[in-house]
Amino acid sequence: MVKVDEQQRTELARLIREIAVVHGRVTLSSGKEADYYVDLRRATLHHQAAPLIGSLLRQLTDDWDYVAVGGLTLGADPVATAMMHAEGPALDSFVVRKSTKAHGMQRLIEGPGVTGRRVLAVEDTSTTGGSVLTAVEALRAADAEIVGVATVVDRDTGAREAIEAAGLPYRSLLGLADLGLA
Ligand SMILES: O=P(O)(O)OC[C@H]1O[C@H](OP(=O)(O)OP(=O)(O)O)[C@H](O)[C@@H]1O
Ligand SMILES: O=C(O)c1cc(=O)[nH]c(=O)[nH]1
Repeated sequence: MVKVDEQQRTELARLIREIAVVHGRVTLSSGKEADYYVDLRRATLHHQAAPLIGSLLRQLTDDWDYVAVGGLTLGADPVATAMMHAEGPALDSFVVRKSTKAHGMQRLIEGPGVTGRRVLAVEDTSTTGGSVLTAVEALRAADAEIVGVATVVDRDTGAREAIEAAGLPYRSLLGLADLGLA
């Protein structure tokens, strides 16, 4: 079982509760409705929370061997950048676009390149897992070797099952109980 620094994890949970948990009726990316939203961008783009996210996700995936990290834009982007800048072995990042760029290099996956490389797919919040699985599909089409999926907050609404059904291991840093939402 991989261990992360509990003091850092507790501090991140406290910050996310304070700055990113929003109560109220909301429509989610999947079209489903919910009574709360974890607006993770408020944390992944926060000066104190972002370095914690980078460090903790590296710790959470310490036993996985990968050289690049990224996921579907926009939620995954600051997560991957935080990991790239966190202490540890050299790590590239990449961005999977929602559609191929129509001009320039016309790429779907931006960055130094993922073909034939071991990569980690990340996400800020996982609800159905649909977004990160879109990234997984693009990475597989590009012949990247995906070692697993990691997310900051898991809402416990089927993402794990969907990702594992796609043949990938899945880990999350924080769950609903950590955020006072269980
Ligand atoms: O597990 P899922 O059901 O896919 O839901 C989670 C996704 O929803 C949010 O992104 P959103 O679709 O709102 O788009 P954005 O990243 O462009 O803000 C979030 O950043 C995740 O990517
Ligand atoms: O499912 C989503 O769209 C979603 C849920 C959530 O809590 N946070 C988020 O950014 N997206």
